[in-house]
Amino acid sequence: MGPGVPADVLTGTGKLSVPITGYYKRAYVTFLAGNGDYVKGVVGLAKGLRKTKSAYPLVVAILPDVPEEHREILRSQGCIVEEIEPIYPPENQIQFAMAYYVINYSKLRIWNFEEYNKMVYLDADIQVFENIDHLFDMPDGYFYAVMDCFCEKTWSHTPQYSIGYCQQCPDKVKWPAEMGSRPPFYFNAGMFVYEPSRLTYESLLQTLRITPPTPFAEQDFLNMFFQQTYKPIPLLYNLVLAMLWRHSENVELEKVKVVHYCAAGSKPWRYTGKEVNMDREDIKVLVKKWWDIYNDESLDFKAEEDRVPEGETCSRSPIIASIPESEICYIPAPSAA
Ligand SMILES: O=c1ccn([C@@H]2O[C@H](COP(=O)(O)OP(=O)(O)O)[C@@H](O)[C@H]2O)c(=O)[nH]1
Ligand SMILES: OC[C@H]1O[C@H](O[C@@H]2[C@@H](O)[C@H](O)[C@@H](O)[C@H](O)[C@@H]2O)[C@H](O)[C@@H](O)[C@H]1O
Ligand SMILES: [Mn+2]
Repeated sequence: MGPGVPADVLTGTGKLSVPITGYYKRAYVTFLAGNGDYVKGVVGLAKGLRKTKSAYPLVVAILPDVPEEHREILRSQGCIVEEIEPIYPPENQIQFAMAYYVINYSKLRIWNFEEYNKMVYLDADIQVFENIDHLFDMPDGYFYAVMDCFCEKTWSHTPQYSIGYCQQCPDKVKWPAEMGSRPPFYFNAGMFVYEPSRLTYESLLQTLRITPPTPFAEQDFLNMFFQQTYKPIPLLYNLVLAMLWRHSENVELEKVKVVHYCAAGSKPWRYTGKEVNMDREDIKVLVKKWWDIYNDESLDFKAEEDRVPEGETCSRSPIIASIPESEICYIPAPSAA
């Protein structure tokens, strides 16, 4: 008998007698809009996850404007392509978000992927260089993400930028008491661990309808919405490149598992090395690492070898996991119909 398994769930033959309902469906998910070159980012991400031997598939939430040719490329790389409808913020206020980011409100559709219990969202300009499947095992009920940095010019609209305050080094320039309480921890929305849920999805959309857009669009919105359940995780899970020149004391590059190519000029598939900071040796190394994976044909999806067998995108609930495989007889749960 497996350790800790209640005696009554095992038949006389020591086989499990109840349908296994404690399955946890898990997947990575990214977002793709337009007919431009971000599709290369998704292909790179799919190959990076394969190289790190992730046990879970990559779902790609695509807007209707993604061309069939790009959808086919993604399917040929083993991605699960899911078309979503765009989400636009309140019509008369759209100008308050940086135009480039308005399409990112559509990311909110990924809360509606209820066929999954837990998902790890990754921007298409992210690469995973070491296995991060363990993130799926973190306790439910929280929103996990890496803290952002306020030092880039993209933050010049904020009070923290104007006084030189950054959460990455809160003691360097202290938050002045006269400006009220210190801003709550703020995460970069290029990577996060979350639990899809219809209830949360509906609440997100209802709240969005009454929330004026702000410069960082859905990132600002998600930070406000999940403020009470947000738990910071180490920056090795989402290295925002600006950290290399803004807070190098916080970065141990050899330990970084996930790199986020979000600094201006750092998108590997568009890299010229001409923008500010793009001629740094560490940036050149990270861009080459991305290309090495993208160009590695051995990492291309091979239908037979790489298909994640049905049910394998689940991980068994802890109690089930404690029963040796040989002692489990899987019986189909009664159909919901
Ligand atoms: O033309 C675009 C722009 C953005 N994106 C998606 O939206 C995410 C957020 O945009 P981006 O990463 O460029 O923002 P940054 O993190 O650099 O601020 C991208 O990673 C993609 O997943 C896309 O698919 N097509
Ligand atoms: O739509 C708002 C965007 O916000 C974030 O962009 C970054 C980027 O703009 C950097 O240039 C900033 O310096 C950084 O702080 C900021 O978070 C996410 O990475 C992206 O996925 C998206 O959610
Ligand atoms: Mn990004």
